[in-house]
Amino acid sequence: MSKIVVMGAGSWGTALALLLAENGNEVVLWEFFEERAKEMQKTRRNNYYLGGIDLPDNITITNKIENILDGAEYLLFSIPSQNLRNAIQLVSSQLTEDIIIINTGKGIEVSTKLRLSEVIKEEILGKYHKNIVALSGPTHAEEVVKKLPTTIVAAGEEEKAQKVQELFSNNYFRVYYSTDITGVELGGALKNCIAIAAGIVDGLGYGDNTKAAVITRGLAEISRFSKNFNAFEKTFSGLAGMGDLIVTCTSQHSRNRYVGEELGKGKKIDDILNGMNMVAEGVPTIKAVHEISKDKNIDMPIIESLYRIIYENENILKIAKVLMERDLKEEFY
Ligand SMILES: NC(=O)C1=CN([C@@H]2O[C@H](COP(=O)(O)OP(=O)(O)OC[C@H]3O[C@@H](n4cnc5c(N)ncnc54)[C@H](O)[C@@H]3O)[C@@H](O)[C@H]2O)C=CC1
Ligand SMILES: O=C(CO)COP(=O)(O)O
Repeated sequence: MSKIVVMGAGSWGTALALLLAENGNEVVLWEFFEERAKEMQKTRRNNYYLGGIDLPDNITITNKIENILDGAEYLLFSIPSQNLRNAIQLVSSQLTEDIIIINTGKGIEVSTKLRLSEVIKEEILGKYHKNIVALSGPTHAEEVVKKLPTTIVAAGEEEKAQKVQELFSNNYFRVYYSTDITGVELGGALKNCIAIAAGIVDGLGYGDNTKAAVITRGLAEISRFSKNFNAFEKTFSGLAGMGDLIVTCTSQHSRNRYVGEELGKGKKIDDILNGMNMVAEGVPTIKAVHEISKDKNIDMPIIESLYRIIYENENILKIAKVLMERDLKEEFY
């Protein structure tokens, strides 16, 4: 039995806390918003995100940070990418070299263009950075809490990634490990952007051919982008690449696909985001990836199109036409 501190009691943090508690661990679930933490303490449920599920006794809910890491073996972050730095700053002074840091968020920090393990590394001043493991794959919280068979990949230094693999695995949650933290993080971050494009296809009422085109050419863009950062090519045919891309582009649960669908139906981005109580990571990540691809001269036509729709308010049908009428080229280049 290990003590695990989970920071972020959104849908994903809560689902993972439930899973870790079921695996026999002592879990401390930290919520940023005091009122929500109080509500969860009172009802022993997370009615804000995952109503109807009782939190077992081996999950302690808190909003307090003092001494939170005392006796902890693992510190897990499940925080929206643009807020992650803030969360790390709250606990970084309590970290010790024997605590494994697990990040489950998916995105790129816009202000620095850093991957999330790089944000963590920066905040802990490079100390213990070998302890950082990224946990990513096709895993909607809504299905994990129903214990539907799910797979995921833990990526980091081999020994640490294997410890995380052991910690989470059970008969409905199967964890693979990888040493390609860069590829796993980029796969998780970029698939959210492509899922917005897939949602636009749904919102416009286009067909299955179009959806398959977006997924496949989206994967080509993700691989092309990631090659510039020395990610392993094979990672993108795996769970954190193709696996997560498929689930996010097709799932009724996906927040990113939903944003795209509403855009395709003609809604304005600000109205869509204001009407949601959950984070759509693809929106800020499109900005970061667009800027990086311009800097590094990487051809990213889908990302470019999304950027123009979301950040420059360009007409979707006009952009779709431009995408289809580009110069013809070889499939793999
Ligand atoms: N929801 C899901 O099914 C999955 C989500 N993810 C990823 O996990 C991350 C979290 O996702 P959700 O749980 O859906 O997010 P969420 O929008 O529900 O927020 C999670 C938590 O972040 C914390 N938070 C919010 N603002 C903060 C701030 N300014 N400073 C510190 N903490 C703050 C709060 O505790 C909040 O409950 C995202 O990066 C998402 O892409 C990954 C896999 C599945
Ligand atoms: O990362 C996820 C599933 O693996 C969640 O995707 P959404 O944020 O689009 O719901």
